[in-house]
Amino acid sequence: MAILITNIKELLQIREAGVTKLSGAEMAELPSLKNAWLLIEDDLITGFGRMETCPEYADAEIIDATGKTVLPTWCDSHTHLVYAGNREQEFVDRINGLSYEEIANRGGGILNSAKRLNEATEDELFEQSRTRLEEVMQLGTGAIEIKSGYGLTVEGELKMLRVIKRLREAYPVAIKATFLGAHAFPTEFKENHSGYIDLIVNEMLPAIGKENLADYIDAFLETGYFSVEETERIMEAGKKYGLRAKIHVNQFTAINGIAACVKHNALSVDHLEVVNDEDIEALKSTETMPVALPTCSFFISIPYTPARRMLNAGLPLALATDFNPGTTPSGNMNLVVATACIKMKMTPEEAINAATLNGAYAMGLSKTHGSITIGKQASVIITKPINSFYELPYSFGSNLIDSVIIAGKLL
Ligand SMILES: N=CN[C@@H](CCC(=O)O)C(=O)O
Ligand SMILES: [Zn+2]
Repeated sequence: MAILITNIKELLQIREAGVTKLSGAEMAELPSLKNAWLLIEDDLITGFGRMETCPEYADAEIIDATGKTVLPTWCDSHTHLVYAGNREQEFVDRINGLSYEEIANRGGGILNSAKRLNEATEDELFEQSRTRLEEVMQLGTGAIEIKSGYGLTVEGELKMLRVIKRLREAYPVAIKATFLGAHAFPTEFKENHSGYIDLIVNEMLPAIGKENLADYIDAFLETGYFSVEETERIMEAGKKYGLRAKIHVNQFTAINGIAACVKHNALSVDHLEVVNDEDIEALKSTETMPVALPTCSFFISIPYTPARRMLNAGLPLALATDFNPGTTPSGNMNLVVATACIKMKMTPEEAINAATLNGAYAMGLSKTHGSITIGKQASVIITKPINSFYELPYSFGSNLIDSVIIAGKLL
C-alpha cells in the first residue's frame, strides 16, 4: 500500500536520520521544502523531494496537497488520557475561588479521580479512553505517552496499564506507558508514606514487571506529595525493572527535585512552571529533556514554564498536553503549540520543534517519530490551505487540519 502526496506547498521538519533532539538556538530552525512530494510505502516514509523530481508511481493513492502544508504528527509525551469520569465541579469550584491545593485538601483532585477509577470496570475505562484517543488522533497526535496514577491500589494501577496496552493494540498511534503509582498518597497512607512506597516497590512494580505493562516510571515530586528522597527511592526501584524516570516536578514549588532527577538520568522532567537558576544549571549538558505543559498553566492559572530563559541557557524543550481530568481536560496539541507561542514567547519554529522531534525524544521515540526522515513512521498532518505555518498558532482555536495519516493509514 503506497500513498504519494503531491504539490505540497511546504513540507516541514525535514531531518537527516540521527537527529534526536534540538537545544537552545537549534530550535529556531525548522528545515522545510517548498512545492514538494512525499512518498509513503506501508507504514514508512520512503522518499520526498521537490515536485520537479516527483516519481511516477502507478499503484499509489495520490493525494493532491495544493496550497497545503505537511508536517509530522504531534508527539505528546505527557498525558493521563486513561481516566474515569470528569471533574467539572472542581472547575467551577476554582472559578469560585478555591485553589488546586484547597480542592485536593477537601478530598478532591487526584483522590477524586482515583475513587471513580476504582469503581469503573476495565471495559468501561477502555471505552472512555478510546473516545479520547480517537479525538486526539483526529487533532494530529501520532505518538503519545499515557500514565497510570489514578488507581493508587495494585488492582487499580494494573487496570489502567492494561487499558493502555489494549489501546496500543487497537490503534496505529505509537503509545508509551508510564507507571505513576506515586501520584498521590491514598488517604489510608497519609501518615504512613513509607508504607505506600513499600506497596509500590514490593507489590505494584513486580506485578507490572511480570506483565511487562510499563516503559517508564513517574512520581509527583512536589511539596505535599512525594519528597525528593521518596522520589529517589521510586526512581531506584524503577531501574530494577528497566523503567527510566519521567518525573512531574517544579509544578508549584522548586525544592531541588530537578537535580535529583538528573542524577538518576531521568528521560524527562515535566511541568517546570517554577524554575530557579540552580534548576537550569542542573539540566545543562544532560540527557534529560525538560517538558512544558502550557495548557495546564492556562487552565489552572499558574505561571508558564520560562521557555525563553531555558532556551537562552542552551537547554532543549519539549511541549506536551498533560491531558487529565483535573488540571488540563484537553489533549489538543495544536492549542499547546499556540499557547506556547502566545504565552511563552516561543517562535512557531521553536514550538513545532518542541512538539514534534523533542516530544519524540521525551518518550524514547526519536528513532521512529518526530520528523520527516526516510525510514521513520509515516505519520503526518496535512493542513487545510494556509498562507504559511505561522497560521497554525496564529489562528488559535481554529482547526486547520485537513487530514491525518498515522503509520501509513489515512484516518
Ligand atoms: N500534577 C500532577 N498530576 C496532574 C494532575 C492530576 C490531577 O489533578 O488529576 C498534572 O500533571 O497536572
Ligand atoms: Zn501530568
